[in-house]
Amino acid sequence: MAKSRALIITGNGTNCEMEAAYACKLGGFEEAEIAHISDLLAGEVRLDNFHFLNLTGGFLDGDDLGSAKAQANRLRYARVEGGDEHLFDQLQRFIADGKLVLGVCNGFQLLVKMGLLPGFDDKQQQQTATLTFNDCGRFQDRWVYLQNNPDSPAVFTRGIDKGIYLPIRHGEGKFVVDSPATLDRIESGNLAVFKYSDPAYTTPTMEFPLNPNGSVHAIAGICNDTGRIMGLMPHPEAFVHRTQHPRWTREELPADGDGLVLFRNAADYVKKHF
Ligand SMILES: NC(=O)CC[C@H](N)C(=O)O
Repeated sequence: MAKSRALIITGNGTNCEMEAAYACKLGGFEEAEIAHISDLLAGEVRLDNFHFLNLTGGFLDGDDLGSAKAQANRLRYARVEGGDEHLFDQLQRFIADGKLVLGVCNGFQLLVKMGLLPGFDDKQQQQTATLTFNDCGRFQDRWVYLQNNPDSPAVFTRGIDKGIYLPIRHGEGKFVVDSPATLDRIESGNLAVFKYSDPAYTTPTMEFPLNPNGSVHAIAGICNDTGRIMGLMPHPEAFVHRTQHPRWTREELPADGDGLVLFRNAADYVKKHF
């Protein structure tokens, strides 16, 4: 088997690449490389050499034009130097090869604005949803309870029982869709992987601050219908160890943080399939 290799894209305002790379290693990837977007556009780093693409959180292009919008256009339309290929061609090949993509926060916004999420029939390319300003009108920096959908096809969430607890930090986290039909397809395909919920993970909620942004159907994260592309607003890479929990000195907690399972599942999947 080839070495399991994760790629974390940085540049233009991302700020979670080191944590994401650390989470990939801790989850079991043999290599986790942080590469600048310019190196991909220069053709010096190629997606083909990796199995797991991480699009991390941050403030791409300063959130100008709406979070991640400029980078979405860059990734869709920019040509890789020294050839005929667009970066998006590489990305589509990466997806067609059965590899994994995880977008966290700004990375989730990027996947949605590129039209890769929600992804139906494995080939969705038109943007059918967005992540817009939180209903409360303010940046939210808090921890949230996420109810897991056990019937979702997401490869990242296998083995999660009722839900997980993760931090969020965003101003544009409200998930909205273009039509009731899109929402129907998300719900009927069990693509809404995580929903903001009560602390017991029993009921999705629209109530602030449990639902920090007013997302439709309390959606916090979705996947495509193969389960290999997933995006979520909360940060799994920011809770991989118990000492990252806000009450770790006062509560009995397991050694692993709730977010680690996503990276572990990704590493297991890659080791099994490549
Ligand atoms: N933490 C993040 O990735 C933030 C995403 C985006 N800049 C927002 O504020 O919504």
